[in-house]
Amino acid sequence: MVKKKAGVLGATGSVGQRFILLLENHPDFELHALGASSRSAGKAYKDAVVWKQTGLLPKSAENIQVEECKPEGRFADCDIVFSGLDSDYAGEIEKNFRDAGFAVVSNAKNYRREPDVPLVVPTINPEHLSIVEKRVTDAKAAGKQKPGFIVCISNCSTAGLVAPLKPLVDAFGPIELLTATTLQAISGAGFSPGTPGIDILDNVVPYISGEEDKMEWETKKILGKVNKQNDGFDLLSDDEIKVSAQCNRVAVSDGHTECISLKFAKRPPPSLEQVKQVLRDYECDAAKLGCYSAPSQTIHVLEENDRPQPRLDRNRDNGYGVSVGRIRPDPVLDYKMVVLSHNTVIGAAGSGILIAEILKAKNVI
Ligand SMILES: NC(=O)C1=CN([C@@H]2O[C@H](COP(=O)(O)OP(=O)(O)OC[C@H]3O[C@@H](n4cnc5c(N)ncnc54)[C@H](OP(=O)(O)O)[C@@H]3O)[C@@H](O)[C@H]2O)C=CC1
Ligand SMILES: N[C@@H](CC(=O)OP(=O)(O)O)C(=O)O
Repeated sequence: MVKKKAGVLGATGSVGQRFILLLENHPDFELHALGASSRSAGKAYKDAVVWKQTGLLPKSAENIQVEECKPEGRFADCDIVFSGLDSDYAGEIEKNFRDAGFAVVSNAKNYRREPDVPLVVPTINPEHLSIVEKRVTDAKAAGKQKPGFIVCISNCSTAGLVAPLKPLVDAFGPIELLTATTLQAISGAGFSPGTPGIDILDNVVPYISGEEDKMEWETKKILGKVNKQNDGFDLLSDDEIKVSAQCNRVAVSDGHTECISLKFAKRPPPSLEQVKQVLRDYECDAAKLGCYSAPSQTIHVLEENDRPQPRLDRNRDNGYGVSVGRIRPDPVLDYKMVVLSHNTVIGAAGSGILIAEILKAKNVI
């Protein structure tokens, strides 16, 4: 089978490097173009990047010449463009690619709140992709060129948060109240400049700019529904769910931990065993579609008292699975639990790849 050509914007960064690792030997996509700032453009990737992953830099990427982030050069041949761009620059660059007819899957925050841009965690709300599927199908039927589009991946902490929420809401109805306290890995802060060691060693930093607002807002879009016209989304209202997030940076390399408590609208609430069973039984649509990167177990329910832990549990299902442990009654709300998700896999680049696999399976790209 001919592989689709993939480009990576922001290829030298934390998310960009993860894209390159995940695209190595991928059955559907081959890495074709790499873009970064003018500081990196013109260099072979191995000379432009400061590689910080525990997996080795793939040989196939070493000598690709990094380009400026423009829809020309090697990017012109790409079927899909993944973006791990700094959000200060992502807005204009991603728009240029979309306007030039490219399918763009972005990790940046810039377009997440646009009414016609899907905000997708592929194991949780892939049905939100139907609005781009419709646009592409309508254009084909009218004999027009494929339109460009942007699909956004959620904030990395939001991705972990919504994983247990979606199956619970599907099974037991709305969650009225939700609190989340995060312990976020330093890879989430990116590499340019990144979190200085002196700030994080022997320390916890109780502030991550913009993060709490993103978790509180994005949850309402992801748990919302595609509208009747299939051209936008009906977000959950504040009356349907109240979310309160507190975000902290901790000295962990990869993997965001979140301590969450929730209250169902339904009275009496489901039993503890029902809650656990629904999480265990949840199978994502990407797995049903046979997507290569889909986790075999979307949510891993752990019973040990001291799990999940980032170092031990972040790579479950290659980082595409989310771990949920310590599920227990909450004396204030109904239940509390600890969620762990890999911030650069299911929280970023991995989600991008899985979204692309779904789009390919549905002939959108
Ligand atoms: N890290 C994470 O866990 C997550 C990150 N995100 C989002 O993904 C995006 C990337 O984050 P992250 O990888 O952490 O960031 P990094 O700081 O590690 O990487 C930023 C990338 O953007 C490139 N860049 C910077 N300036 C320009 C420019 N003027 N033109 C073109 N490219 C430029 C850099 O290239 P160069 O090396 O040449 O400077 C680099 O490749 C951000 O928008 C972030 O908010 C989303 C979810 C999770
Ligand atoms: N802010 C997240 C990573 C990130 O960049 O998120 P966003 O894509 O929403 O800006 C973290 O610090 O872990």
